[in-house]
Amino acid sequence: MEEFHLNPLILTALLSLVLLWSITRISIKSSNKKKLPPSPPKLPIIGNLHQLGSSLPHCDLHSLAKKHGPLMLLHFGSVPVLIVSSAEFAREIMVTHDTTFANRPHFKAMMKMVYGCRDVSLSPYGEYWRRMRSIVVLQLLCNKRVQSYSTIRKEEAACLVNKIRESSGTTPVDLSAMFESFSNDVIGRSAFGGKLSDSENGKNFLDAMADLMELLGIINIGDFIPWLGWIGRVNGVDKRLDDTAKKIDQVLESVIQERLREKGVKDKNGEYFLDILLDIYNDKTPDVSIDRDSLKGTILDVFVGGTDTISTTMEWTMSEILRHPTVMEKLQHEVRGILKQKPEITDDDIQKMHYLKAVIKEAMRLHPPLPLLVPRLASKDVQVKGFDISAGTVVMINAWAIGRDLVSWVEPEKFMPERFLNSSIDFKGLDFELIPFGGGRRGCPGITFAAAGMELLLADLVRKFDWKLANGVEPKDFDMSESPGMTVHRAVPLLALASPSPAT
Ligand code: HEM
Repeated sequence: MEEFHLNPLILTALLSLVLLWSITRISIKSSNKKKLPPSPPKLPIIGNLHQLGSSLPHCDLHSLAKKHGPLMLLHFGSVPVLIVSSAEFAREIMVTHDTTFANRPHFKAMMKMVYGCRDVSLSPYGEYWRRMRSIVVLQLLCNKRVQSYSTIRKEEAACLVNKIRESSGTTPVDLSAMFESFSNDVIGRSAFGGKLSDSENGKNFLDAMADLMELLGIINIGDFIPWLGWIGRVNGVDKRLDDTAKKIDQVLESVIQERLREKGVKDKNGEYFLDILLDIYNDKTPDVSIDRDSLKGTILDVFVGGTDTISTTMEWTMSEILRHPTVMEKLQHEVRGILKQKPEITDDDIQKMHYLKAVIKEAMRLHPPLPLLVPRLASKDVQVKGFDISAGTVVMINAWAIGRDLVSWVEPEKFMPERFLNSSIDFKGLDFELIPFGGGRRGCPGITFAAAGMELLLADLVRKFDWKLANGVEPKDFDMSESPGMTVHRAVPLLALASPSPAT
C-alpha cells in the first residue's frame, strides 16, 4: 500500500489554522465570561443567607462590604442580590441606570398584602406605575395639599404636648409610644378625615397594620429557595399573611362603603386622600379611573410608607439630642429665639430653623428608618462601572452603610448636626451620600409631607419642654440598640423626663 506523505508546507498551514481557531475560541470564550462584582464565598442551596446571622441585615452587609467592596454580589438562596454600599454606586443605580433599576422584586408577603402589588410602591415599572405615581405625586402629596394639612399637624402636635404636660415632672414619658400615635393620627386624619384610634374599626386597622409591618420584615425562605416554599405553610406565616390581608381589606372596604354612602348624601369636598381617590375611582373616563384594588393599595401605601417611618425618625432624633445635651441646648436656643412669645409655629418660622433641619438630617444619616430602602430589581442585563449585572438581580442599597462611609463623611460615627450648616447636602434624593428617602424615579414622594410633620413636632417639643433621660441614665450609658424589622426602631422604648419650659 502506498504511503501517505503530507507536504510539510500543507502540514504547517493546517497546524497554523488549528492554532488560530483555538486562540479565537479562547478569546471569544473569555470575552463571553462576565465580570461580576466581588462576592463572599457562598454555600450550596442557601448561598450567602448564613452570613446575615445577626438579625440586623444592614449591619451584616456593612461588615461584608468592608471586606468585599461597595458593590457586592450575594446570593440569597438562588436569587442574585446586588448590595450597594457607597454614594458613587447608589448614583449609578438611581441616576445612570435609573430605568433599568426602576422595578421592584415581588416577594410573597408583598403580593398577598398589597393587592397583588397594584399599589404605587410595589407595582412593576411601566405605564400602570406611572399613572398611579402621578396620582400620588400630583394629587395626594403635592405641596399645596401638604400645606392644607397643616391644621391637622398642629392639632396633633398640641395633643402630644398636652399628654406630655399631664405626665411631666417626675414620671418618665414613653416618647416611642407617643410618636407612634402622632404619626398614626396625622396620617389617619389626612387619609380618612378622622383618627383611627377613635373607632373600633380604626383600632382593628391599626392592629392589622402592626402585624403587616412585622410580616413584611420576616424573610420568607420560599422567596429565595422556591422548593422550600412549603415552610411558610408549616410555620404558620402563610396563614398569618392571609388573615392579616383579610382583616385590612375588611376595614378598608367598610370605610369605603361608608364613604360612598355619605358621598351620595353630603357631597364631601374631596379634601382627604380617600375622597380624592374615590373621585378618581368614580370617574368613568378611560385611563383616568382606577379600580378598587388600586384604591385600597394606594391607601395602604400611605400608611405603610408614612406611619412607622415618621415615628421612627422622631424616636432616633430625640434619642440623639437627649444624649447630646449641647446639641439640645443649641437647638432650644435657635427655636426659642425665633419663636419668642408667638403662640403658634408657622411654616415661615420653620424655614428659618437651620439647626433644626440639620439635626433631623444628621439623625436620618445615622438612623435611616429603612436602612436597606425598598429593594429594586434589574429589568435587563446591564454593566455598572464595568461590572456585569444580570436581569432579575435584586438590588439592595444600604443607606445605613452609606451614611457611615468614610469616603463621604468626616468622623461618620459622631452625631454632629453642624456638618450640615454650611453644606447644601439634603435628603431629597439628589445627594447620594444621604438617601434615607431613596432617589431617582422611584424615590419617596412623601418627603415634604414627612418633613413638615417632623419639623413642627420637634420644634414644639424643644420649645415647650426641658428634657432629660429617664431613670438617671447618663448620656454615655444610653442604650441605642436597634430592633430587627423592615423599619428599624429602637430596641427599647425611648423614656425621657420633660419639665415645662418656664418661658412657655
Ligand atoms: C420619614 C419618613 C419616610 C421615609 C424615611 C421614607 C422612605 C422611603 C424610601 C426609602 C422609599 C423607596 C425609595 C426608592 O426606592 O428609591 C420610599 C418610597 C415610597 N414612599 Fe416613603 N418614606 C417616608 C415617608 C413617606 C410618606 C409620609 C408617604 C406617604 C404619605 C410615603 C410614601 C411612599 C411611596 C408611595 C413610595 C413608593 C414610591 C415608588 O415606588 O414609586 N413615604 N419611601
